[in-house]
Amino acid sequence: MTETNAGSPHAATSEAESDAVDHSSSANIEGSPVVADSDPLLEVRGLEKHYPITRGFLRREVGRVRAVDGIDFDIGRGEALGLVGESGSGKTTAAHSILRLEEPTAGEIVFDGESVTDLSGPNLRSFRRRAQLVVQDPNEAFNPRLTVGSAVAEPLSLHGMSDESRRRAIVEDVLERVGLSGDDADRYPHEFSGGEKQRISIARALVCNPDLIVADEPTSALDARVQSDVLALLADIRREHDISILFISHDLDVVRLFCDRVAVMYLGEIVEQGPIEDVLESPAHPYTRVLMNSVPSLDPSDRTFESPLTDTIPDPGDPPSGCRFHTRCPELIPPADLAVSDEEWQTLAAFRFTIETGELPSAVDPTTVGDVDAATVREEFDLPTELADQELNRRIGSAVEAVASGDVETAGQELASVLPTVCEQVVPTQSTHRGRPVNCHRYDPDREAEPVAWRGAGL
Ligand SMILES: Nc1ncnc2c1ncn2[C@@H]1O[C@H](COP(=O)(O)OP(=O)(O)OP(=O)(O)O)[C@@H](O)[C@H]1O
Repeated sequence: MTETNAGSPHAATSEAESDAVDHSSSANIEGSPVVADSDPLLEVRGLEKHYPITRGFLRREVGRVRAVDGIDFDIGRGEALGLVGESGSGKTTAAHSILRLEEPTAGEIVFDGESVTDLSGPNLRSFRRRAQLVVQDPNEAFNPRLTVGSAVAEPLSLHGMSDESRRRAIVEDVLERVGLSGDDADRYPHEFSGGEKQRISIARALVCNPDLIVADEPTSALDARVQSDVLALLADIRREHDISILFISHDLDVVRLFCDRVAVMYLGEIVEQGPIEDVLESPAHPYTRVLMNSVPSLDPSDRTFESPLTDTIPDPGDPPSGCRFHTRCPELIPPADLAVSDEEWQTLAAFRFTIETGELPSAVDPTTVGDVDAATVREEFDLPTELADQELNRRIGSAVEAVASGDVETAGQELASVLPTVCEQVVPTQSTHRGRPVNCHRYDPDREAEPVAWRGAGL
């Protein structure tokens, strides 16, 4: 990357221009980013974004996709916060709602001490200048008919800079700062590789001297070598200009390299957040451990975490009751009076929630294989042949028979009544684990549930 614009040629002439071009004003070239928890740049409180599900000619609302369902977090000045979660957890919707690219359903967004929730007109434009988005696929970010220079200059024009030669000087400067050449301004997007196009996206975000960049999976469309170049560029820019970054990713490994803190999202909610090293060293929420399990390189002490009970992610239009992760949670809390081992409980719970998804493994799906017998069902789900509790044994047996006969609904009802869990009945309130907020019944002092999988793992 080239040197920064210390001594940049930009000298503002109007208020709008001053806002747009004073690239050196917040630079912190030597220092590392300062996290100012007491005076965050961005505060997000109770943010919700629901999409109506409509039916019929009159488009009557019959439900809502709860894409973001009441999330809270702060980003300090110069801080990078990672927002992680599987596909569909609501990360992009959260980002767009924060930037007011989509109207939030509820909640408050405070930026640099001012609420932006109700901003409009020039005030909204000013906020958008200070908070920029870099999207995942740089191919989608550019009009193929516009030169790179015009694309990068667009935000300057939008924010009131009319002097063409000044715009050109700024564009050339910012292109050099992202490792390209000033002459690249005259070329077209298709002349650049994916990594270069992402640099141009970053240049366009930088041109208005933002305080916050929301980077939505900025490297996941790029090949591995280019990914690390683009990450290094973002890290340099952040350090040199003390820019805060909301870094969205499904990849905890990338977040570890880049972020100070992380918030973990599942089905529209944040289940855990904290300093990145603490969360990775001692992940509190079972969902965080499941995510870590999918990234072997993240586990410095070779701990192995468990897999989810099922891979089926529930529909955010009909999220599970209680804790939303309960249908997949390998740490599901058993009823106090159930006389089974930890291992038996997990197997039974996996059986129950796989049946509830309605997606039977093909080996026991009568529509695929015809006749199925009870032994095949037990084998497929690794079910114990004999449980100590006779009544439990009988009822599991009848659920197995129901599955074998293709009556998944009856099997599901039987399993739900014999294998209840507090996790499906009660929404967990926020607890604290090692000073970090976490939403899981395991940490509720009233329940005194012992963690299972990570027991003895020193977490
Ligand atoms: N305009 C929309 N109308 C209805 N549902 C939507 C809309 N946009 C997103 N959703 C739904 O909201 C949920 C969250 O989507 P979102 O794209 O925010 O998740 P994500 O975590 O960013 O996923 P990905 O990593 O795949 O981008 C998904 O179930 C998605 O289908």
